[in-house]
Amino acid sequence: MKIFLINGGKAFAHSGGRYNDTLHDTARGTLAEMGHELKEIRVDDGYDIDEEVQNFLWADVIIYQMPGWWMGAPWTVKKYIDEVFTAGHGSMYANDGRSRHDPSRHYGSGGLLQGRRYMLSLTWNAPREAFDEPGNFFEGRGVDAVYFPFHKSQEFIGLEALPTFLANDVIKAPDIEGHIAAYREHLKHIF
Ligand SMILES: Cc1cc2nc3c(=O)[nH]c(=O)nc-3n(C[C@H](O)[C@H](O)[C@H](O)COP(=O)(O)OP(=O)(O)OC[C@H]3O[C@@H](n4cnc5c(N)ncnc54)[C@H](O)[C@@H]3O)c2cc1C
Repeated sequence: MKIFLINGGKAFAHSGGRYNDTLHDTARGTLAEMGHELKEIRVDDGYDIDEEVQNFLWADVIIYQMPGWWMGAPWTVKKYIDEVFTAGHGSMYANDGRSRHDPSRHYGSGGLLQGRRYMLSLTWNAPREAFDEPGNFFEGRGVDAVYFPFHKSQEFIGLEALPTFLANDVIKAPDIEGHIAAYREHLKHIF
């Protein structure tokens, strides 16, 4: 399988970017061992927008590794998506999906990457129960509800979600060895 690894780690304020670099390396190592063909990019190191469009067209699966910043993706990853997806008009998506002649064609159905998939691997300081426990911060809605607009941006270009990997408590109680082991299991289970 052709897998494109996007590392959205960045050193900023109290984030060092190292947890994300380490999980990105874990994905590279694990998936290479399994015989997958890989391409990768570290967003914060810079990129060529047209090459990134080609990477999306090349891949069967895209993996986003990124920290939770203010309840979602870091601005660097949002900027990357704004730039790359916009340049992908005509190759990654045709249009917004609607048709004057066919009212059954809904908004968001114009993606051209059908049959391909993506996965989120996320690091958060928030503990697991903040996402999953009713009455806690995210009202029991779970991590994928927190990333609803992000998921929709991927669906817009035709991609289908794979199960999300979430590393919690990465500042207050970092357990990098435990998260590496859990992420390897997650990847082996999915791929
Ligand atoms: C602007 C901003 C907004 C934020 N918003 C939120 C938010 O809304 N919700 C939330 O929960 N969190 C939030 N955070 C926290 C953020 O999610 C974490 O800082 C981030 O996930 C940590 O990832 P990192 O790669 O930067 O880790 P790092 O800062 O590099 O590492 C975290 C800890 O793990 C240790 N570590 C990392 N890698 C290794 C390794 N290989 N071996 C041994 N130890 C290691 C580091 O020494 C450090 O103690 C925010 C942070 C910022 C900067």
